[in-house]
This record gives sequence, C-alpha cells and structure tokens, in this order.
Amino acid sequence: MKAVHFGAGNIGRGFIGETLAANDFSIQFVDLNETIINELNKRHEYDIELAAEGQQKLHVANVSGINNGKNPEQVVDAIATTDLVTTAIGPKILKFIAPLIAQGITARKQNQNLQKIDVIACENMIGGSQVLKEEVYQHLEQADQEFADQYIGFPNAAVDRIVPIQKHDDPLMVSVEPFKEWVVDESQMANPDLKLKGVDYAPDLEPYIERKLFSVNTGHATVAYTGKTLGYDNIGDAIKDPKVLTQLKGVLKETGDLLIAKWRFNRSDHEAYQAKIISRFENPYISDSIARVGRTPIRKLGFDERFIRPIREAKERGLSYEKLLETVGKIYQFDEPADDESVQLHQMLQAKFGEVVKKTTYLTDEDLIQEIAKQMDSEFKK
Ligand SMILES: NC(=O)c1ccc[n+]([C@@H]2O[C@H](COP(=O)([O-])OP(=O)(O)OC[C@H]3O[C@@H](n4cnc5c(N)ncnc54)[C@H](O)[C@@H]3O)[C@@H](O)[C@H]2O)c1
Ligand SMILES: O=P(O)(O)OC[C@@H](O)[C@@H](O)[C@H](O)[C@H](O)CO
Repeated sequence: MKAVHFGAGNIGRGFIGETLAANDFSIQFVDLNETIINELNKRHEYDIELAAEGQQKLHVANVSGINNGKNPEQVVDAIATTDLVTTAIGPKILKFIAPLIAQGITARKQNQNLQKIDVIACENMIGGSQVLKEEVYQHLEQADQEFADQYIGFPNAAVDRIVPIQKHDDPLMVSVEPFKEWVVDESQMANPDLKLKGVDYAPDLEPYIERKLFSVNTGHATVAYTGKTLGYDNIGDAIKDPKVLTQLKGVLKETGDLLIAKWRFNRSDHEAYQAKIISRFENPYISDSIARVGRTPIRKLGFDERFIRPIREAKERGLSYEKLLETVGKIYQFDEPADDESVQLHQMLQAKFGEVVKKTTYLTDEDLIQEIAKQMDSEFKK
C-alpha cells in the first residue's frame, strides 16, 4: 500500500508516519523543507522516541520525500497511483496544497484509475478535510468534480498527540509523548474497506473533534497564554504555577460542562479525560515552548476555534464562560516577535478594542464583543 503525506513536520513524522508504517504503507512525504526531504531520500527510515521513562525507540521505514516547491509534477504522479492521502501541514496551508491534490485527482481520472481513495486532513480544526475538499474543488473542472464525488472521499479527522518543536542532531528524529488518538469520520469515507490499525472510526466525528479541540487545545492554549503573561517560556514550567493550573481547571470546567450538555458525555469519564490531559501537559520528559502552543493567535481567536466557539455555545445555553473570556483577554497580549500573527495582532491594537475583537473573531453578537473588549481592557491594565 502507498500513502502520500503532506507535511513532514512534527506530527507528520511523529504520528501519521508511525501509524502508516505500522500498517505496512510506503510513505511519500511532501514538504518544502529541503533538509528533511534530502534526509528522507538518503536514508528511507527514521526513529521516533517516546517521551517517557525508558525513552523507547520506534522505527519507521520505507519512506521517501518530494519537495513540492521543486518537483510538483512528482507529487501529482504520486497522488495518481496512491492508496491514501493525508495532511498535517497547518490549517492555513491547506489552500496552497489544494491545486496539487486537484491535479492528482485529474490524473487519476485521465488514467482511468477507479480505485476509491480518501484524503484525510489531520489538522487541529473542525471540518478540516471538508475545508480541504472545498479548496480542491475550486481547482477541478465540472467533470473532474463529478469523478471526485464518486471516487475520492474527504473524511474529517481528529488527531491528538503532543509533539513539540524538535532539537536533535539527527534532523529526522522526533520525540513524542506516548499518548496518541486518531479518529476518522467513517460516514465520509470513499474507501471504508481501508481501515488502519491504531485509528478509530466514528460514525459522526463532531463529538470527538469538539471534545479534543475544546479540552486538549483550549486547555493547552490556556496554559500558554496565562503562562506567558506570568513570564514563563514553556508549558512544563507554567503549569507548575498554581495560578496557571487554577486557570486551566476553570477553563476545562466550562468547556466540560458545555461538552457534557451538548454531547451527553458521561461526567466521570470526561473528568478522567481532563485529568489525563493535565498530566500530559505536566509530562517532565517533554519540553514544549509557549511560543509553539500559542502560535498563530489570530487563528486561535477564530469564530469556530477553541475559545470563541465554546464561548458562543456556552452563552446560548446559559452556561458559564467567565474563565474562557479571561483567557481570551490574555491572547491579545501574546507577544512573540517571531510569530507573524502575534506581530499583526499588536499592530491591530491601535484601533478600538471592540473593532479588534470583530476583526479577529468575526463575532456579530454586540454584547459578547463588548464583554471581550472589556476583558482586554482589564488585562492590559494589570
Ligand atoms: N505538533 C502537535 O502536537 C500536533 C498535534 C496534533 C495536530 N497537530 C496539527 O498538525 C498540523 C501540523 O503541525 P506540526 O506541529 O506538525 O507543524 P510543523 O511545523 O512541525 O509541520 C508542518 C510541516 O509542513 C511543512 N509545510 C509548510 N508549508 C508547506 C507547503 N506549502 N508545502 C509543503 N509543506 C509545507 C513545513 O515545512 C513543516 O515541515 C497543524 O495543523 C497542527 O495543529 C499538531
Ligand atoms: O497546533 P495548534 O497551533 O493548533 O495548537 C498547538 C498545540 O495545542 C497542539 O499542537 C497540541 O500539541 C496538539 O493538538 C495535541 O494533540
């Protein structure tokens, strides 16, 4: 079996690669990073280290790389004959790889390749694969869209494993936490016969992606933004501060109450899920920077993202969202000169806070906009 995977970065090599290799796939990684691509083509293998006692090593073999900046035609050829396409490249990058995926689909039609395949976006976002589908369809003629409707699936997915930024002499080596969870929406698959071991298939992904995004990622971002305002640089140090831990627990209580009300999760199971998340953030074998976890703050303030969506839905249901709101106020203070969105956000702060809230969150609820603006004001006065 063959897979084409876009994004040979942390989660790409550290989780998707591991899973595909364990299912006997050969993997063609697509990336712009010349060093990584050259190493993949030189060695055709790499190691993963588990960030836990014993630091067990896992081996991934049968891999190669394509630089899509230099050899886009090789990516099209690879998609034309592959059994699966996956991505872990970042939500904002999906639209840039969509033309290549579209050309690959067109090539499959021209070659009369009627094997059904799925394209799975493994990004931290709601509806990632369907968003990618919309981008891909913009580059397909009507007849090619009809072909894709029949033979290409775009099932949404939720992927959970903490993989920090890597610092090793070996550029392919990747250290990952032992925990991992990958769930795919079975109802959206074109080829449901191809099931991977190590992946869960759900009839409806929404409860799983919301539980993951609004627990792991809302919680993680809360540690990052609260920790940053208190002068910390990494997650492990920040979470040791009782103020950060209290804020995290407060936020998880609010998203937990919402998730339980909305999806009927069992409360004690959900509390165990939350406790596990806190212990994962405390993992002493991982050094994860606040710069990484807080990256792209404007994206994280999005309408359907990890803070604004639970706030909107908690408000609709008359549930508390006070701690979420407090954390949102801190996001606007996130100052990371190497992060383009952080720099942009700071430039936006010249305008009235209400205007900044509208531009970043796309909220139209005036009361909520003013609540957030007031929170920003009080955070900036601290
Ligand atoms: N790291 C984690 O803990 C984790 C866990 C779950 C999900 N995710 C999600 O996975 C995605 C990737 O995150 P990551 O942490 O692995 O990031 P990363 O920066 O380590 O990896 C992204 C890779 O994409 C490549 N890339 C960027 N633009 C490209 C382009 N136009 N064409 C080809 N390659 C390009 C980069 O060179 C990089 O190797 C994000 O959506 C993230 O939210 C990350
Ligand atoms: O990747 P982001 O920027 O959406 O979020 C940063 C981290 O919270 C995230 O990468 C987590 O480590 C990951 O989602 C854990 O599964």
